[in-house]
Amino acid sequence: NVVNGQWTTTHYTVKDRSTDPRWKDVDLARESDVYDVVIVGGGPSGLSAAIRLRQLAEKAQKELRVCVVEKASVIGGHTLSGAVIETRALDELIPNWKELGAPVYQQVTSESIAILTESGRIPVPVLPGVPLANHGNYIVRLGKVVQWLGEQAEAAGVEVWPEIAASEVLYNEDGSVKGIATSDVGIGKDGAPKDGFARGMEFHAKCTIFAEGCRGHLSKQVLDKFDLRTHAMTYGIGLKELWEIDPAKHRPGYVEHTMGWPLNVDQYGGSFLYHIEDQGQPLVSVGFVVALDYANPNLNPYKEFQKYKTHPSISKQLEGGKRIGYGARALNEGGFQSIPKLHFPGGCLVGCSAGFLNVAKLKGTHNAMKSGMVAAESIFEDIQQKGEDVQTIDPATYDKNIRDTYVVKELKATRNIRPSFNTSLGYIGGLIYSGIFYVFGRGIEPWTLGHGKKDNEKLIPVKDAKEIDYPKPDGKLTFDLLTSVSLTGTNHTEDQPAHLTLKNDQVPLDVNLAVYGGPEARFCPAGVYEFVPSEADESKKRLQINAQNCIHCKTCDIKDPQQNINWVTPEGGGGPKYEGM
Ligand SMILES: Cc1cc2nc3c(=O)[nH]c(=O)nc-3n(C[C@H](O)[C@H](O)[C@H](O)COP(=O)(O)OP(=O)(O)OC[C@H]3O[C@@H](n4cnc5c(N)ncnc54)[C@H](O)[C@@H]3O)c2cc1C
Ligand code: SF4
Repeated sequence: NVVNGQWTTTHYTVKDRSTDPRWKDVDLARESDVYDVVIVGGGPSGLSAAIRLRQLAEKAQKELRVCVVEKASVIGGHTLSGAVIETRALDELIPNWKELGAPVYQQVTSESIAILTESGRIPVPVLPGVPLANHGNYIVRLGKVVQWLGEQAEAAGVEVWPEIAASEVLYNEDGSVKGIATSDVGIGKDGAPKDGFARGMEFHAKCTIFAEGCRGHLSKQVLDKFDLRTHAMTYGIGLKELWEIDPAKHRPGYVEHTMGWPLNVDQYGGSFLYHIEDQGQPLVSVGFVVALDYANPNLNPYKEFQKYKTHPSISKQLEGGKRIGYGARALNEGGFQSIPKLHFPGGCLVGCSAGFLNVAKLKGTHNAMKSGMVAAESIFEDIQQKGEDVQTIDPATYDKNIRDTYVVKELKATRNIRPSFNTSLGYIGGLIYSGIFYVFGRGIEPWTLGHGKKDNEKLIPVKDAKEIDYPKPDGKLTFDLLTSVSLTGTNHTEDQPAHLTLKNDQVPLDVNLAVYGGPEARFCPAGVYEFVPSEADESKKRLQINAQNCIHCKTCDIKDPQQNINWVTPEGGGGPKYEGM
């Protein structure tokens, strides 16, 4: 694992420690605790599942031990979203959310959709019923809503554990999921145990709910283990900034979405811009989504976002303001055709771990919450039917029941919108298709379009790709990457093995750099991957992985051409410290 004199991958998931002499006398026994239900991930889906389980137990006057483990240092600290939300799932879960002080108060008051050209703007009518119509919805800071949901979960009797990363799936002898183990702490960068080494803990359960959000690390493993995938999932990367703008320009409740410039006609993506007043602060959430099925390895999603802000119709809203937040996160774009089988012996997938985001609406929160609730109802019913001593629940009714709810129905209706953008007509073809088949037919056409190859298989060699020109940041409206990353509050204990693991340490040089020009140095929104001159031979390069900067967006795990990068959980508490993103 030494490439040009440098250690790259030292993580024990790649370098087996059972044969490593440095680990010879280290006690790897783990303490364990037993729950009825363990939930991995304290986002909207996981917390909704937890709250619903405790509500049902309370109503039936039954004991039910439920815990949520969350890798962020505080609940909501890793949440990054738009967000305009539909409150339908929240209304069902906590009908008196207004009285309980949910941070959901900015109703949408006006909206626009437009196609951007380099200096112009072509309005698209916001007809009632089009997926991006937002009348009746709320603009929120989702991190704050998640924090509030965490408080509601605790009040309902859920054991909520932030700063705990679930790093391993545990299996029973019969192959069913037994629970999870949390990450070890006190391992050095070279992969050896340090003085303060402490083994993780095991959490056993009748049922483990995987609610890790898009491209969950453990969810990925159970999808493979139980062969749950259907059609390949396709993804996007969403980058976002939070601005405090000039009060004179602020239009609380205004929502806008754009397509087109600066992206090419054949590149799916677009922007969102939401004006929200939060405790008197005139805020704007502005963000840009780039589909990860792009072909040109020179494309840089971060720089596309910065360029977008220079459009006259966008810059005029932000100029004179101050940027106060930055972050990025992958999102699911696969929709209906990519929904996997959702249950297996000992567990299930909910929320964006299952791919329930509706990309045509750019909304996943209501579906994430609802899927968590439906899973909870199925699990509780199973425990009641099989008796409290049951060892393992396989919540098959969840899979069946969710398909009768609005979650799957709305994904089905919009299923062809995203793939209709994949023809050579790009977004023009997509808009025509959506106009004919969605606006007038609501997806009743009998066919279902596919997404084609996986996102990582779509890059073309850099020698065949066009260069893309990006403007230099001005430090006022557009910023360099490291200044942006400094706003995320990201930190990881530096002396730990990189959690961006490489299956083969040579692939970044031999394939990624040689064939694709090193796309990871462009698609990572946090500057984690850098090709730097090798100390051993300055005429050569080596890959430097600045793992401490990672903001857990998961893009590298998705887009790396040979799937050589495997994102694994770092020590709990590491990663961004988003405030209300
Ligand atoms: C840029 C962007 C804009 C969006 N805009 C909107 C919008 O306007 N409206 C809308 O409704 N939706 C929007 N979404 C989608 C919405 O944010 C998601 O659908 C929603 O957050 C999904 O909830 P979830 O609970 O499934 O996953 P997440 O919100 O991703 O939560 C998962 C949680 O699990 C934790 N976790 C993951 N793995 C582990 C582990 N192994 N151990 C411990 N903890 C773990 C994570 O830290 C995280 O807190 C947007 C998404 C993005 C990226
Ligand atoms: S290293 Fe990967 S997961 Fe981390 S910020 Fe970069 S692309 Fe995202």
